[in-house]
Amino acid sequence: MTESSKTQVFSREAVLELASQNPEKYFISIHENVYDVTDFLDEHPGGEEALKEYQIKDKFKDGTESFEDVGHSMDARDMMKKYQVGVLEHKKEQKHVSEHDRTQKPKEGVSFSFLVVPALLLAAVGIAYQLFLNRS
Ligand code: HEM
Repeated sequence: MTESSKTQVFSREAVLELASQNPEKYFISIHENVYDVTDFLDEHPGGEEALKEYQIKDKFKDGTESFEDVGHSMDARDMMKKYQVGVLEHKKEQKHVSEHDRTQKPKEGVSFSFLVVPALLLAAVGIAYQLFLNRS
């Protein structure tokens, strides 16, 4: 596996196409990376069924959650690099997405002021009440 093939960028559709052109192969996706685990099926300590369940065939599947639920070791994470054939397009766009998220931030400011305004009003009423009590 060459370094450049590890960084090949796939859209989800492209992974599905790759899978349909190579029906004998087992492609899975974890952490937005694409792996060809065909040669690893027999060796996987978690059994081949665990990997087969996430085979990308007729529809796109994401094995990240299950992979993390198992709590794979650093050895396992190192090992998987060997089977990586590319990254998902979306991964490259993450920077863009987070920029987009940042532009959404003012919304948080609005919800924050929803808390501050009633708190200030409550404080003002309290002070007015104290003044009223002091006068009488
Ligand atoms: C390329 C991807 C993967 C690699 C290289 C890999 C590698 C490994 C390795 C080395 C172990 C032994 C324990 C450890 O060192 O953490 C393991 C265990 C396990 N794996 Fe994976 N794994 C991969 C994907 C998955 C996926 C997608 C699942 C889906 C559920 C899975 C399920 C399991 C389970 C259930 C065990 C536990 C076996 C046990 O403790 O009896 N693995 N895997």
